[in-house]
Amino acid sequence: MTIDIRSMGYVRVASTEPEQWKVFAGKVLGLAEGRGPNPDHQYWRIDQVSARLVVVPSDRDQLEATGWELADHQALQEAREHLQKAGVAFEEATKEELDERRIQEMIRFTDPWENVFELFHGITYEARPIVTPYAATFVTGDQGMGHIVIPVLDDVEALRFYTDVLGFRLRDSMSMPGEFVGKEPGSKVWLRFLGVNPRHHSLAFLPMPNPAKCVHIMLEVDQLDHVGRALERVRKHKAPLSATLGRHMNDEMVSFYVKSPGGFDVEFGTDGLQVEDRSWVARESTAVSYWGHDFGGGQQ
Ligand SMILES: Cc1ccc(O)c(O)c1CC[C@@H]1C(=O)CC[C@]2(C)C(=O)CC[C@@H]12
Ligand SMILES: [Fe+2]
Repeated sequence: MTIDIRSMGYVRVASTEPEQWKVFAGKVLGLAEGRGPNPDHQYWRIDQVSARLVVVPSDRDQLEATGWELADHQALQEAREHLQKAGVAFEEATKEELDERRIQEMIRFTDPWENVFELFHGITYEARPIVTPYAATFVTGDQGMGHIVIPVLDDVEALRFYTDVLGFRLRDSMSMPGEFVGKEPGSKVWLRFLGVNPRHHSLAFLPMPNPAKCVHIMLEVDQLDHVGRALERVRKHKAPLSATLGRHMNDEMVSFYVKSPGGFDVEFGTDGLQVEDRSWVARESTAVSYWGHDFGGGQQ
């Protein structure tokens, strides 16, 4: 038995620059403004769910938490029992935390590198259809909000923790030279791409410290034209492009990366691969991308 996470549900970001986030989320990414209980927080929608990205004013810029959706109370109860057996300490959400997130039940724990995981069920969804500012449709549903890449310090222990303890399935791997992350020359470190639903990966990790506690989050739209339009808005608002347009090998997604006011990147893509656990076999990709995704010299 393990934990039955169904998808990435929400992302919460602590920000010293909420006004910059307003422009970035609304005008650059084209997310829809939602409403929520705290007038100081920004609640951003990409689908029926009341809030997928929440920006919380703070004295630091850091990923606050990622919310992972479970089916119901029974599934969350089994998760509690599983975490207990695995020796992972967790806490119960307070009434205020549940109201803020508009969810029915939630527990919180950290992985061994202080990444905050919230497991929840019962999120609210809106009657009013979503209308995004630039008419993009985001790909969510059973694939969840998108994916996130988080920093870890030990790629071996991270793979064990996320698969054995949290129930993620390994979908792809990619090695990098250890020098890249300050390890001895000739050594290898692993990036692992893990999934819980048809989305090729919902969680990936990079074995390198990161002050934002997030390497990037990825949002997917249903048409290449919406990626192209978003790229034009990146230029218009002079948001820093972190990587040029490209197509990844492992999930075949066509995307670009833009730096958010939080210091981490947002990957904005389309045409991501969907997989089935019953037929999928984990692989090792030999490059980041088939073409594009210039993380260094991409001139703006
Ligand atoms: C390799 C890859 C496959 C699918 C993805 O969705 C995806 O984001 C990546 C790239 C992961 C990663 C990154 O985001 C930060 C910069 C990284 C570490 C590199 O320099 C190579 C791989 C990159
Ligand atoms: Fe990504």
